[in-house]
Amino acid sequence: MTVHDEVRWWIQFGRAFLARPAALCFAVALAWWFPGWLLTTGALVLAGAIGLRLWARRRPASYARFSVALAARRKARNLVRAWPDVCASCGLDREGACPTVRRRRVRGPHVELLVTPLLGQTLQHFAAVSEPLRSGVQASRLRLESHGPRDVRMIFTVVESLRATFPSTVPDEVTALEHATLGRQEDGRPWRLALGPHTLVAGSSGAGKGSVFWSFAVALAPAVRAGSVHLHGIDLKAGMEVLMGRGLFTSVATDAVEAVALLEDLVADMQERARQYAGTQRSHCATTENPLHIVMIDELAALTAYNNERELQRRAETAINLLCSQGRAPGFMVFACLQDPRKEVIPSRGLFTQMVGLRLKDISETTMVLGETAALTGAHCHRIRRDVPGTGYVVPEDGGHPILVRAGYASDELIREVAQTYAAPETREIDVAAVRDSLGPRRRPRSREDVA
Ligand SMILES: Nc1ncnc2c1ncn2[C@@H]1O[C@H](COP(=O)(O)OP(=O)(O)OP(=O)(O)O)[C@@H](O)[C@H]1O
Repeated sequence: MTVHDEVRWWIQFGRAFLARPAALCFAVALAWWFPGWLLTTGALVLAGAIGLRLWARRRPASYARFSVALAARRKARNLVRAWPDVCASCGLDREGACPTVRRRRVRGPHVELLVTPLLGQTLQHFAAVSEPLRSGVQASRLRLESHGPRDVRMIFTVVESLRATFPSTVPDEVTALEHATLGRQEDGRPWRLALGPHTLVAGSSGAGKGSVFWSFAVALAPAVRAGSVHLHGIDLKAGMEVLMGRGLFTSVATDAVEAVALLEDLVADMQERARQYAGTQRSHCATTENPLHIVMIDELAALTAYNNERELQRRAETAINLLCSQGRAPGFMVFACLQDPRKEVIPSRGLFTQMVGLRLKDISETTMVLGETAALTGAHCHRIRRDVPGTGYVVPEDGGHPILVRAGYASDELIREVAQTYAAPETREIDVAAVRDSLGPRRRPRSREDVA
């Protein structure tokens, strides 16, 4: 945390304290009753502030949950107070009566109102004025659902809980390889990405794909060092991104020939393992003898669409399709980042079963990545602001409503340090000879040795 962040935190804390009448009354009461009031009050305020600060530093996730819940409760009270005026300004009132708030519930950064509409009003009446309703109560998002035959449930997001940057973290030990913790959800809980499903991270330039990529690698660092996870990096920008944390990767491909050789090698390994498992085992459990192989691709389109050597493009695509369609059971996973999610750029988009939608250009891109239902039920990737990179939407595994998440920030220093401390125990050379020979001399791209 920089000095600037620190000062800003104390200013915010001071403002929050002064804005709470209960806290002020408490301080005044103490000052009134206790002898030596100045000292006592000062000491208590200081102790409280230090306690909060320590809590925020030591347990940032639980502190974030607490402060979000506190802010949401305050906003919920204001929201209910302002409800009749908001209804009137949105045309939802009639003869002085407005839809009745039957229940108010605060859940993380959301305030949920269960409302009984006036006779003749339906969910559509509320949907038609959802934007004025949202801005009227100063919420950043509003989701509407019908509840029973008549009532409407309104879920307002009243606190922007993911604005502050936080670092990516390495888990203390090798955990069960079911999830990787990449950052936080907007309710303050950890954002866990399932291991197994093939993952596609889509986001415009500067959306923060790098932080999702590295938070994922960093979250697996202890398993990499233990040898139960092998990461294979593909970065056709000459390795600019992946080579920063070279130590974490068992193999790294930085040009198209290497990428195809690596992918085809992994397909062969996958098929060999599937043959071994045939008739005896239907799912994979990662061990050092049989590690989970994860192919991490920095920009998928560079491999499948922007390559001017068609044969390499076709072979890369075939290998990725094979890994995505058959890899899960024998323990092979693809984790790819992508700027442009159109079908002509990534024809096999449907084979990726876990999507992360960061900031995207428009609603059509959001629909391409997360699906129409998610776009209609609150995944607004196209509305994510530029100043919160690493923020995006995911659809939970159980298929519930989309959740806003933010990845931790992995600085260059952190990546280098983690790559050094948790280096993979073995590396694998990529044998490009077969791929180069199969291309023939005319179509063979120049290798680095040729260039030299
Ligand atoms: N989670 C994060 N928290 C804070 N800052 C972040 C986070 N993720 C990324 N950034 C910052 O945002 C900027 C853009 O991030 P990044 O390079 O990862 O985007 P990108 O989607 O990979 O862009 P491109 O596709 O152009 O490479 C960088 O300056 C980075 O430091």
